Amino acid sequence: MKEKLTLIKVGGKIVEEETTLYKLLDDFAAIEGYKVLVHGGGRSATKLAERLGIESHMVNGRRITDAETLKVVTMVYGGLVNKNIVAGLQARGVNALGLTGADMDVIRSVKRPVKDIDYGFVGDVKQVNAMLLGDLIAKGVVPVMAPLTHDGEGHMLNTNADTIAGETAKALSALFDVTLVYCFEKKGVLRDENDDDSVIPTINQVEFHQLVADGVIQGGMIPKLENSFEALEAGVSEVVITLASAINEQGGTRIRK
Ligand SMILES: Nc1ncnc2c1ncn2[C@@H]1O[C@H](COP(=O)(O)OP(=O)(O)O)[C@@H](O)[C@H]1O
Ligand SMILES: CC(=O)N[C@@H](CCC(=O)OP(=O)(O)O)C(=O)O
Repeated sequence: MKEKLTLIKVGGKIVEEETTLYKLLDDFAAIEGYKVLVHGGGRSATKLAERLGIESHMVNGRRITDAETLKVVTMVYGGLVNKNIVAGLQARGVNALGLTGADMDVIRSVKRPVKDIDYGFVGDVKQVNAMLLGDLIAKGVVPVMAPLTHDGEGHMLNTNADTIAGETAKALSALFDVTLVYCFEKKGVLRDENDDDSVIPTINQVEFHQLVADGVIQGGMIPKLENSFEALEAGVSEVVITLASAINEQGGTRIRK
């Protein structure tokens, strides 16, 4: 039997506020057994870019990443956000190791081909080095992964954090019994985005397509759910979308095949 591993993905709204981030780190530190943290930071990158006079453009939940934007996201995700989280976890007795995809070649990607849209320096994940992560995890190291990958030819690439979480969960499912938890500022997938008590307890693929057609699920929630179904199909045991302050509780939305 494979051992359990919990992979938590935390989004930009939680990581940019000290109070919500620290609560998340407390809860993450309390998770028993093997674990991995994947963080976003989109909002922090947008704010710094603005201060530097660089406009941000998002298409289908993905950032159009030109050369200047790539510098900003590398500094923000690989630097400030990642290292603050690592230090915060070390202070809580968790032996965290901050990684971008370039570190130990942990996630290789290919620059997204230009079709209708040129996303610039955005990477589509080609390979996650599960063996390497598995060895670190078995030694008691807790990987903290930033949403950055590399192409193996010296270039960093920006990669959506939900995708990093989904792809890493998929790769680790060869070695562990993986639960993937997407946590953010709402109680789960909501029937009415303005009503926090309208959590949809479970969603399968048929229901998902209907909810998108009905306009209930929109924007950044669409790629989150697409990544969830892909992860389940690839052997991840469980996927949950829930409130960041409730990762150790039973609520939220459970995704079914
Ligand atoms: N039905 C829904 N329930 C909850 N959130 C939804 C729903 N439809 C769209 N959303 C939006 O999806 C967002 C989460 O996606 P995203 O911004 O990509 O999050 P993160 O930064 O955590 O990756 C929420 O902030 C919310 O505005
Ligand atoms: C290519 C792409 O879109 N990358 C994302 C990576 C950060 C991210 O996903 O952060 P959240 O989880 O906070 O949204 C971006 O730059 O916004």
